[in-house]
Amino acid sequence: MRITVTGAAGQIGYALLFRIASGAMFGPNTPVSLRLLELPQALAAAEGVAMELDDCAFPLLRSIDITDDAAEAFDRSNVALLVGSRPRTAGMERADLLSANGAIFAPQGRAINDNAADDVRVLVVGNPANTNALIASAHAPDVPDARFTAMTRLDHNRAVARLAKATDSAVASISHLTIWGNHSSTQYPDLSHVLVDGDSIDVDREWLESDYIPAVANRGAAIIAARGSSSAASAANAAVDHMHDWVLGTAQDDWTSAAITSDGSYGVPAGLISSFPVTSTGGDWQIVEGLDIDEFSRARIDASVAELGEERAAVEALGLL
Ligand SMILES: NC(=O)c1ccc[n+]([C@@H]2O[C@H](COP(=O)([O-])OP(=O)(O)OC[C@H]3O[C@@H](n4cnc5c(N)ncnc54)[C@H](O)[C@@H]3O)[C@@H](O)[C@H]2O)c1
Ligand SMILES: O=C(O)C[C@H](O)C(=O)O
Repeated sequence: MRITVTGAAGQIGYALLFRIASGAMFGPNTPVSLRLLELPQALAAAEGVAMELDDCAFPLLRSIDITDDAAEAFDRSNVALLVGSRPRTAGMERADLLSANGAIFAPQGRAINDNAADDVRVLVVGNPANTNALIASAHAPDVPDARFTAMTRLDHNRAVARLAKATDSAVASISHLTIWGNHSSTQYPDLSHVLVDGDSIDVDREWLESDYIPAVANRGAAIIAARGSSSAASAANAAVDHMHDWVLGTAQDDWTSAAITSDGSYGVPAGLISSFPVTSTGGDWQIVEGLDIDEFSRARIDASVAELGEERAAVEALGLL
């Protein structure tokens, strides 16, 4: 498996590469070759990470290549993990952020289109993840839209862990939870279909609205406040989970959450990259269809999807789509 990681010398890269090389992403029988894409000024740091990877003597790790050239980095890639992006800095407007990221994700989309393997699967982690994925996909016309995804698995995992604590149950006993919409504070963690140990639960509306939903949706900001920098190990872990489930399949009798290109399901405009309840079989994500969406959920899904629509309009106006 040829795996390209962008932003490889960053915080998430440092947590992610060792998990991939250990076999956590694709299992103990799949050798991996890593391609690290970095900015020229971070190549030396990437070399240091590669030295540490060597020093782990991972049996599955076949090779490590480091480059600042996207065509080289994505050459025959089966998996592209787009982590490097331009973070928001003080005083930066959303349009500035989208424009700065357009300058990264448009060329990377083209490089994937022109160089990656026919089966390439792309996960965008770098924020704003959904819209960065949309930009990359728009610049890769020969790669099916279904191969471009954005990460909401960290939100999903956070939501599962918080519910497990609130219900005093094991993480493994929670199933059928969904993150809808954007990987932002408008996301909607939906407990309507959740089962705990196979049984549905009564959810207190006041707790849901004033505690649970805002805590999950703002967890990223809480980590930044506590750690002084954004989630790294948990983000890397979520990327491992996302790719593992995409390629090897989701657990039976459950679903997970991933941001994938909408086919119009659940009223999400076709073409937006939005988080849905999904399963994966045969290496393809499928949206779980036919769920009842009550009025409470409808309003929250619509609000997050409206934000995605605004981001799409903003990047369209910038000529990035
Ligand atoms: N989707 C999620 O759930 C989630 C969770 C946590 C963090 N994030 C996002 O992930 C991104 C990375 O986070 P981090 O903590 O690793 O940041 P970081 O600043 O530690 O590392 C980013 C790295 O990307 C590199 N980079 C920047 N532009 C690049 C380009 N064009 N090509 C290649 N490399 C490039 C930088 O040199 C840097 O080494 C951020 O946008 C962060 O907001 C997303
Ligand atoms: O919230 C952030 O800005 C960082 C990241 O997207 C996260 O969810 O931890």
